[in-house]
Amino acid sequence: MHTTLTLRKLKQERIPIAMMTAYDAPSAAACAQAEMDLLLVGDSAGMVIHGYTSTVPVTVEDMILHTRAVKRGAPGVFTVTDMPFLSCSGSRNEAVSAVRRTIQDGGADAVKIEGAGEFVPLITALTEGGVAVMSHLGLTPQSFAVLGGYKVQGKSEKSAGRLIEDAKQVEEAGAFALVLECVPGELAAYIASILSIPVIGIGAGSRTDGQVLVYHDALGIGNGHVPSFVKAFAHLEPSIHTGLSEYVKEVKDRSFPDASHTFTMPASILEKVITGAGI
Ligand SMILES: Nc1nc(=O)c2c([nH]1)NC[C@@H]1CN(c3ccc(C(=O)N[C@@H](CCC(=O)O)C(=O)O)cc3)CN21
Ligand SMILES: CC(C)C(=O)C(=O)O
Ligand SMILES: [Mg+2]
Repeated sequence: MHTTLTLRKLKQERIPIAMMTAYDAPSAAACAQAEMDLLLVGDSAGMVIHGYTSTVPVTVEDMILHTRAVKRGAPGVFTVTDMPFLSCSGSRNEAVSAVRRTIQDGGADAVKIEGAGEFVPLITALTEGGVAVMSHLGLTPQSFAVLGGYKVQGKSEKSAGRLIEDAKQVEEAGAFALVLECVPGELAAYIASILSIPVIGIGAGSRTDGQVLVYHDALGIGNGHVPSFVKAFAHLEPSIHTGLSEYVKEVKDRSFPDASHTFTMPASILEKVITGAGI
């Protein structure tokens, strides 16, 4: 299993880090088999699994349940769990309690926190307390209402400058890695070049220290709107539709189950049961 140190070593050796979201045991096990470096129990689960239209309704309890399933499926893969909407914005005690539950009850190896600013002192405190914290900057989906949509971030001089300063601050605060979402490739490459910690991109071009994608997006399992930065490395949706339609058809025409999927009993016993001889 990776550690914050071996991940940093991958950056130094210019070996790209492969990260994928996982929300359940079988998908986590499949990622482990593919030698995924890192798993992310993303709050995107709210949209991909639970059918919400944003990540805002997701709770710490939801994240704990998903994290437990993921760790059972892939106990040997370093797993980062998202701290959901507002779970780290109240008092320091509330934030630490939410992080503690995610790690102790969920079994997460690290947590991911969206944003810099007010979260910078929290990242410092958590790191000093022994928690590995991954930061998430650029498009931070929990701030959908403030950002006005899932838009590319850091395109103007002002917002690019702020992003660079935020990235330096979270590294200084002790974050062991940074996710940069939906930022111009040139800017992400620059930020990766000035930080010592690994920068994992999503919609941030090819010159970051690693990539992360949502499991269902990467495997072509449809979930409505798919961001334009997504590449589907398999196309499972058509297979799912074909399989489910075939099941319905075979149930309706009674071709399923056939003899090979049916248990039998000795005719002599059946005879006794039906005639009531055994009662
Ligand atoms: N299935 C899925 N994949 C994701 O990557 C993902 C989620 N869900 N849910 C949580 C967030 C939301 N994300 C999103 C959603 C939409 C765009 C999107 O459509 N962006 C536009 C940018 C348009 C612009 O500013 O020019 C795009 O064209 O990609 C980006 C990230 C990323 N996360
Ligand atoms: C898209 C990644 C970075 C994420 O935060 C999530 O899946 O929730
Ligand atoms: Mg997330």
